[in-house]
Amino acid sequence: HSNRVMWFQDFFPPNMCPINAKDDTFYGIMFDAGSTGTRIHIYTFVQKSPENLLELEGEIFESVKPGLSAYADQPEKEKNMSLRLLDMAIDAVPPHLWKKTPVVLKATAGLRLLSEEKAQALLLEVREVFEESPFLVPEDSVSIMDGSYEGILAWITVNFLTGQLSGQNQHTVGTLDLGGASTQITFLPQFEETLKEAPGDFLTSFEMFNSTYKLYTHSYLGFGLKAARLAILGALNMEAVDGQMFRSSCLPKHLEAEWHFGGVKYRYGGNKEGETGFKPCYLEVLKVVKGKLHQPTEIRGSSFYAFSYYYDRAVDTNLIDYEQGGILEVKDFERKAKEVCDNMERYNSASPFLCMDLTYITALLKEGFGFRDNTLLQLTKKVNNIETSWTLGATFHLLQSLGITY
Ligand SMILES: Nc1ccn([C@@H]2O[C@H](COP(=O)(O)OP(=O)(O)O)[C@@H](O)[C@H]2O)c(=O)n1
Ligand SMILES: [Ca+2]
Repeated sequence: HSNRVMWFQDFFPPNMCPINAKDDTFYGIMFDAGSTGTRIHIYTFVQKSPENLLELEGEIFESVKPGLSAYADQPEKEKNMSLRLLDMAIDAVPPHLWKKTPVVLKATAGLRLLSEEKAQALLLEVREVFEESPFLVPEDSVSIMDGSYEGILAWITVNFLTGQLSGQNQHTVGTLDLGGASTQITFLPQFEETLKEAPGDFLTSFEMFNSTYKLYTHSYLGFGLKAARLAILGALNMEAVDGQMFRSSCLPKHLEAEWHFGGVKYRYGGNKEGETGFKPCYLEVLKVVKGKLHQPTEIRGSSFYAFSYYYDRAVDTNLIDYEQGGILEVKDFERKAKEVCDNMERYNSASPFLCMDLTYITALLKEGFGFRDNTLLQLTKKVNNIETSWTLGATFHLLQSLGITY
């Protein structure tokens, strides 16, 4: 209990502090089972009346690694992890509200890539933990989320947090999410042409806060940063990798190492004999990206919010500050990719994949989505201290569907 008081008082002046809880305060617990980690988000909301937009008072956030899919062959071990995270919610939510507080887990691309049987076994373990908790467990509380929702809900989160979903002048911003196993692009089309040229399943109508938004969104499975590494190495979707060595010009020449992803062990290394550096690497990466993604013309000149691995790699290479984030142009990623790839020995210590990752991000933005060199990217991890994640949008949607909010 004392922890919770401290946490809130860090963010709110005492007279606003939700500890002096009013009747209109409520909570929502959302788990994000991503391909590289599992996270819990405990949100506190206030809604003064049906006419008012829901107010978000705060978020408690914690994450653990590795992701759920790493337990594919030992689902019972997963239990400890969900229990540990759920304990945080027990501490954070006042006991008299436990029964009214919904808890939900949504898994993303890591589980989409597993076999149905393994994925369901993992989800079952989590469901058991939830059922034994004192919280409200809605029907279908543990599931794999559809990729189109992942993009839409992240878009809702960012535009809610930046104040674009309330009031008259809504200037919404598009969002780019680069996960471990999949990547999402979402925006509100301004041009009729975009609606006409988009593949049918890239357009989704979505109702939230009494407005209907017709969004362009798509989740590309296998185009997350880590899945892309495997694709570039030629190791994606290989059933048996039996100690095979995968080499790339995007890796340090003399490197030989092992890497675990999605419960599989891969051996990889540099082009001992052949070329290394940005040019050969870019050509390798292009094979994975070119012609594989839909390019909506209207986004070429616009600006986007970008987070997850876009953010992490920009931080790793000092393009932005970890706390502040920042605004970059697409060409900043290219400049950095060249710098890292053509001086690989120097950057080796950070991550052997840094050159490959930056080159992939560059190619994904330019050749994949078709952005211009000078397209602006607003790199953001938090807005007003709240994580820019699909989880907030998902919690709004959940509360709405349970009739807890309007
Ligand atoms: N709340 C969160 C969740 C993930 N992430 C980032 O998202 C990336 C990993 O994506 P993920 O594990 O969710 O993978 P997917 O299942 O989305 O493909 C890493 O760069 C994380 O740092 C984040 O920045 N904030
Ligand atoms: Ca994610």
